[in-house]
Amino acid sequence: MNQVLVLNSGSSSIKYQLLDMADRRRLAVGIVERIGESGGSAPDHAAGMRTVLSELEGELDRSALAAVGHRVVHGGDRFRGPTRIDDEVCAAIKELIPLAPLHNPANLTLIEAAREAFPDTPQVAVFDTAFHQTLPAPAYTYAVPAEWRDDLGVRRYGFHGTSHQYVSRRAAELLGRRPEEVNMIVLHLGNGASACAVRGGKSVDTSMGMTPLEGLIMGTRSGDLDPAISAYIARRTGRGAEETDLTLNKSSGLLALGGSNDMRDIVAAAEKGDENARLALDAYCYRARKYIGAYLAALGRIDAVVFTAGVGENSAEVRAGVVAGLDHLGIAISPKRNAAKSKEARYISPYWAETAVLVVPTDEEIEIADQALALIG
Ligand SMILES: Nc1ncnc2c1ncn2[C@@H]1O[C@H](COP(=O)(O)OP(=O)(O)O)[C@@H](O)[C@H]1O
Ligand SMILES: CC(=O)OP(=O)(O)O
Ligand SMILES: [Mg+2]
Repeated sequence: MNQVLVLNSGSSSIKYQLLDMADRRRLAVGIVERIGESGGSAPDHAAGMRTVLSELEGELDRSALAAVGHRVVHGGDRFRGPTRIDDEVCAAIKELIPLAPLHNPANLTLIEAAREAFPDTPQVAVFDTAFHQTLPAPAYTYAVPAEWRDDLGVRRYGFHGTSHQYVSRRAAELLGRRPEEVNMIVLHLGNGASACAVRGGKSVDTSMGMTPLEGLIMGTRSGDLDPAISAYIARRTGRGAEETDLTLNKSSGLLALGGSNDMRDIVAAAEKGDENARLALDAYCYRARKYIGAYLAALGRIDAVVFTAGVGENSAEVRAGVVAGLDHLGIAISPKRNAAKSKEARYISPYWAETAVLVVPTDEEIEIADQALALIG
């Protein structure tokens, strides 16, 4: 019994991995994409899950399956760690749907399908929000009326916690230090993107807020903006709150500024002289740099700045753009180290820099599998 199936469902995709935890080997890896879109391979997440199960046919040995680990995006302030799933936990995840309408319904559909497919296997939820439950009140509090905070759950929760947790631990290893000894700023730059201030292995601030919309510029999400903009757009155009929310989540960010949500397209176009793409790239890097400044102030002292996820791991241009001009703070990169292609965790700062700048590939799936196994013992 040493296999774990990890299901990581986004709003329009299901990523899965079957892992043999005895030797930490991937037995199967796959993705069902563009769920619900025309031309996509599955009309909804339930159908997507049937595709996953049929793809796993042959690889999956039910008698060896110790657990199914689920990524669940929103755990509110109720879930502080990995949690064995039962009817009550499902009900709680359902209650949190208003806080994560694009993510939690998909997570629940997968949980239900997996409970049905593997009724005798423990199912474990690993929440994006859990790692950020250590945020102190001044960091998670929005300055809004008590009724919003007390009755409606309005506060900063933070996301990508599983990635920030895994990456910050790996970064400490690379530094040759114990996690309790180091302060760092982790930049998870994927399709969604967030920054996290980590003090002694614990999250003390993060850029995503009540929902995954706040903070950095992302593929299709605006990140930070003046909260008055929604009402202004409503007054000027008659568009309702739902439509504006969808626009800010799905049609903003790099896509709105530079014409593509894929950073590879943006960098290529910017290098060819496309001014919109140049602005998208510069605004993206500038926003991330501002968060480095803010979290440096929050942490007081940092040992490392760490880049991870699709953009952070692969784009030397973005990494260089983000830390540009921070030499006076002891944060700099070596152009040669930054340009080197590698899939390994590595230093990209020059030998003389006071602060390490690292690239650490994230692995949310192995972290979910480890946490699931640790929980069920
Ligand atoms: N070589 C690269 N240069 C720039 N961006 C890249 C590169 N490779 C991948 N990416 C970016 O990584 C993003 C996906 O990151 P990932 O962490 O896999 O996202 P998610 O888990 O949210 O789907 C893509 O949108 C793409 O823009
Ligand atoms: C929570 C979140 O933003 O996740 P993703 O980056 O996978 O969209
Ligand atoms: Mg991701």
